[in-house]
This record gives sequence, structure tokens and C-alpha cells, in this order.
Amino acid sequence: MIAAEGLTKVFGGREQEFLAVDALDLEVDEGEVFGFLGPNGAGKTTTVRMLATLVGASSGRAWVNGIQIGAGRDAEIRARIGILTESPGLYERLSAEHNLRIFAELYGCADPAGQVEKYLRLLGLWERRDDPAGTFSKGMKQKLAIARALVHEPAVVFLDEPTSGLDPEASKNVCDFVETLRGQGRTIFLCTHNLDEAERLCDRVGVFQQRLIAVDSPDALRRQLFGRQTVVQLAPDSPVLDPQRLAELLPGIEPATVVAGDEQNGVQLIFTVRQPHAENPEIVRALVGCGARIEAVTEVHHSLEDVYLSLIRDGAAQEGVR
Ligand SMILES: Nc1ncnc2c1ncn2[C@@H]1O[C@H](COP(=O)(O)OP(=O)(O)OP(=O)(O)O)[C@@H](O)[C@H]1O
Repeated sequence: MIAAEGLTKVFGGREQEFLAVDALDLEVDEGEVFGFLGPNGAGKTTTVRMLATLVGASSGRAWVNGIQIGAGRDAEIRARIGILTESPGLYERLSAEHNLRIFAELYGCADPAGQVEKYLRLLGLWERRDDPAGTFSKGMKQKLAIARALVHEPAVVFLDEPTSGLDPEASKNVCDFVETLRGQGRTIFLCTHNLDEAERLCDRVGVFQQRLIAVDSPDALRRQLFGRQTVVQLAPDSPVLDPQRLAELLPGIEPATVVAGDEQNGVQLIFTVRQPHAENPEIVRALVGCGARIEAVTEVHHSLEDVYLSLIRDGAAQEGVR
């Protein structure tokens, strides 16, 4: 639905060139919610602007909805996508309804009034439809801009920071709304700094800083970067275990990292495992066989933030994750 091959953007003239997007290769499937994550200035907006045909690429190729960008059919692409840019850019003096109607008519919707009403209602703005957009709060403006991006029922939607600057409740409302779009077969390309939001909404995420560092589902990235780890918490009065004996009893399982305990908290053993379902029972059996008193067995959970920070801090070294 969205594909890029070596997509590159260089700003500036020959004197002073700036490489904003470096040879991006990417495929986003139909119906997928794809999160595009990266620090400030990473080139996310520039990528969206290229894909949405708002700025030309310097080199490389890309297709949106099966149509190649910059190949004479950009107007067709623009008619079939919806885009929420970083600043809503509404007609402040016009009513919410009028703002949407202009776009619905511009896009040639068969039933502009019906579409406008549908999205004003879906985003909870119907009661305020006659108020000028300029009198709306930031959250309401954002919702109106989202409605505008969707009013012509595009198959591909680009959302650049949809919850930026919104309070927690307004962010949640926008997120909930994006979630409702998931089941409708639309392809959603979401740029966000909110990693909880990305974790909740996205099928896959791409971590990007001028070039694509890694791309996969949050779970797969977690596994690739950190493996799966099982923590065995021993009781404070548990006997001390002989690591040599334990290693003999658990062939094929990496020796555990031992975190020392104190009077209140017993020792923790952290095992890196491949298949917790198969290996955890073996670990517990071996420990109990050595006389350990086990208080709890848990799996370490790494957040998407852990994944993101690890990839961004160590971008170059993580090439292999791709
Ligand atoms: N028209 C332009 N001319 C020159 N440089 C530009 C232009 N547009 C963007 N840039 C530069 O390209 C880089 C990437 O900017 P971009 O807005 O794509 O980043 P971003 O990942 O969206 O950042 P943020 O998360 O802060 O919105 C920045 O260094 C920016 O200054």
C-alpha cells in the first residue's frame, strides 16, 4: 500500500547540502497501522511530505496506493490519501462544519453534507459545528483536522503527531479514534513521539533517524534486542546455590545473572531463555532440586521505550536488527 525504495531527500543547494532522509526502503501493508518513530529532526515529516507528494524526492522511488510518486499522477495520490500535518491549518473564521464541507466538496464526495456530519459526530464536534474553528481548544482543533483528513474516506492516512500538545484525556480520545480506524482496512502511517501510543496502536514500528534503523512489531523488536528473560526470585532464607552444579543441571540454558539479595529480599536469578514455556519448568525443577526456595517466577518486560532508546543510542551498531 505504501512502498519506498531508496527514497532520499537532500535539502539545500550544492554549497550546503543537508541529507534529511537517506535511502529509505520500506513496505507498509494494506490495513496496517505503521508507527514511524524517531527523535526531533529525524526526517519523519520530510518522509511523510514526500509520500504525500507535498515535496519532491531527491532520488529513489515510492508508491502510495499502487501509484508511483512524482511520475505524473501525484494529483491522483493526493485525492486518495488523508494527511494530518503538524499544525492543523484550519480556516479559523469559518465554522467547523464549513471547514469540513470545503474539503468534502474539493475531494468530490458524493454526499458532502453526510460525510461532514458523520465525522463531526464521530469526533464529538457535532454540537459545536456552527462555532468558528478559531474559538476551538487545541484538542478540538486537532480533532477537526483529523476529521478533515478523513472526510473523503481515504485508503491511506498519514497522521503526523496527532496527539502532540494534547492533555491526557484529549490524547486518549484521539488514540481511541485512531483505534476505531484500524478495523476499517485503512492503512495508517503514524508519526509519533508517544511510545505508549505507538505500542497500543501500531502493528509494526520503524525506528528512524535519517535512515531506517529497525522495523518490526514492537514484540519482535523486543525479542531481537533483549531476548526473553525469566527472573526467579528466591526467598531470603533460600540456601545459596552452587552455580557450577546449576549449569550442569541446565545444559543448553545460559548461566543466570545473579543479583545479590539482602535480609529482606532474596537473591534474584535472571535467565535468558528462548522458549519460556519449555525452559521455565526445567529451570524451576533444577532449582528446587538444588534446595532453592522460590518466591516468584516472572518474565522481564521491556517497554517500547526501552527498545527505542536502545536503538537510537546505538543506531549504527544495530544495523543487524533490520
Ligand atoms: N524545507 C527545508 N529546508 C531545509 N531543511 C529542512 C526543510 N525541511 C526540513 N528540513 C530539515 O530536515 C531535517 C528533518 O526535519 P523533519 O521535520 O523531517 O524532522 P522530524 O523527524 O519530523 O522532526 P520532529 O519530530 O521534530 O517533527 C531537520 O534537520 C530539518 O531542519
